[in-house]
Amino acid sequence: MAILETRQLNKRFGGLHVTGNVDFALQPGEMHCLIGPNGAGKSTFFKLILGEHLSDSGQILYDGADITRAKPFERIRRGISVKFQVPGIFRELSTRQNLTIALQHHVSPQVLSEEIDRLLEFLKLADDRDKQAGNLSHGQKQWLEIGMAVALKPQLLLLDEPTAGMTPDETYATGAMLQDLNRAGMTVLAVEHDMAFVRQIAHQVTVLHLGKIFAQGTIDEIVADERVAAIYLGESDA
Ligand SMILES: Nc1ncnc2c1ncn2[C@@H]1O[C@H](COP(=O)(O)OP(=O)(O)OP(=O)(O)O)[C@@H](O)[C@H]1O
Repeated sequence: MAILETRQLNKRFGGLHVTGNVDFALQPGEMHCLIGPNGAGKSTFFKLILGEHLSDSGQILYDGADITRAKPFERIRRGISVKFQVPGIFRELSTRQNLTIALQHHVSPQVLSEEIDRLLEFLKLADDRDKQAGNLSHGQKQWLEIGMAVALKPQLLLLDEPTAGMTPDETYATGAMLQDLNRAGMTVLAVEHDMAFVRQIAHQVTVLHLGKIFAQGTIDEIVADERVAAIYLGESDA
């Protein structure tokens, strides 16, 4: 059974059909990337999954339950977590304090410190544990935010352009981190433009175009699909 499924999902903004009859299924343990030209409706689709927008029609199922109208916090409680593009970290606090906030109400005081150290190590932030988060590099801030998103060990992690603005080395390290999380059982759905990253992590790729699923397959199938190349070329003509 799919961990996440949308059935005939629709969202309009005025006359704009931003999500058009989207039937999408994500299998447990999958790493899946969502790509598509600017304005294709990727962010809107994410926000529908998270409950930040409500769909006009259609269904969203998570782990077999209908969450179409569920509040965002209910979806988080069910095991969905998200990392947005803009870091939501506390800039004035240290790296360690940020992770403490993410974890403190969810793990017992006896293991809190150990869990934080483990996360710091995993995020390659151990040497910067006491640095103000606002002074971390761009890539490190993104990792800290990934850490905060995965602190509660969600079943499904959504990432909106996780490697935007990163160097190629940071991008690769981010992919490796996500693969580690995936090996530990986390399902991953990422909106991403960086095709090297998509090639590194994605088992499956979905191309959105004009709010609809335009193509689906492995990265090799997508790259070889001339229709997909054409919609990206269309974008540069615009
Ligand atoms: N709240 C809103 N009200 C009105 N129109 C919106 C709203 N949110 C998004 N749109 C429009 O819906 C379309 C799809 O936007 P969306 O941000 O989902 O695309 P995207 O694929 O994520 O694009 P990008 O890659 O540029 O982030 C765009 O034309 C956008 O202007």
